[in-house]
Amino acid sequence: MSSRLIIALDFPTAEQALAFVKPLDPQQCKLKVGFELFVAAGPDFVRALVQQGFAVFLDLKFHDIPNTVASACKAAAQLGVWMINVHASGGAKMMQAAQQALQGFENPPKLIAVTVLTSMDKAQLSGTGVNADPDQQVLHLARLAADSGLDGVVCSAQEAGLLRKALGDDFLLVTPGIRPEGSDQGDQSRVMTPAQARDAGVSYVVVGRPITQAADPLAVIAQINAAL
Ligand SMILES: O=c1ccn([C@@H]2O[C@H](COP(=O)(O)O)[C@@H](O)[C@H]2O)c(=O)[nH]1
Repeated sequence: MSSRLIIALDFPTAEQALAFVKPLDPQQCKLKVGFELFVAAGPDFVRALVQQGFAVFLDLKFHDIPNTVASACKAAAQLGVWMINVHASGGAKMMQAAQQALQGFENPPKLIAVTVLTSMDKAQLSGTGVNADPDQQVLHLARLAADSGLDGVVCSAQEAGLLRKALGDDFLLVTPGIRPEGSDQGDQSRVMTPAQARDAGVSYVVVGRPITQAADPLAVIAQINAAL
């Protein structure tokens, strides 16, 4: 069975990212390319990872008017990536346009929506003018994403149980904010360990710094895979 671990390749250069990826096996993990690396290394770097056999989550979190997001999703899909995402707070019309833009592809990427960033707690969410508890806002946005035809959402593992009950077993729950026991929480607020995330019913965990900044990344990858 392929791994449920997605490693966030948050590196400043293609060289550093490639050196990190070199000892990895596509059966061990999927890879996530976000803003930092995409801006530095570009689409050719993403194509190279795909050619090496990695399932790539292109985490560019599109958030714009429907026409612009739809066009961006098409361009992303042309890279042959496994998964792409948009912000659910862009609204139903934007998500529907994104979903429709992928319909012509033989093997379209999974399309998921970011709900409430895992770095945000109730106070930060309230600072944006949303006075709901994070889990209720995540549920609201996840329902909107499901009704718009998306494959799943980005949420924290803390909301996974609630979303599984509400949206069923097939809806993808992709969860950053994963911290193995004893690792630094950093800027993440809504966190869980890999084992807690598994028990909560997540589909995939996203892990960056606890792996990329570890003295022995391969050992941490093996521990997380064993916990999943
Ligand atoms: O709500 C979100 C959405 C995306 N992310 C991304 O996941 C990784 C997490 O990295 P860590 O180093 O394990 O904190 C990072 O690329 C974020 O951009 C997220 O954390 N939360």
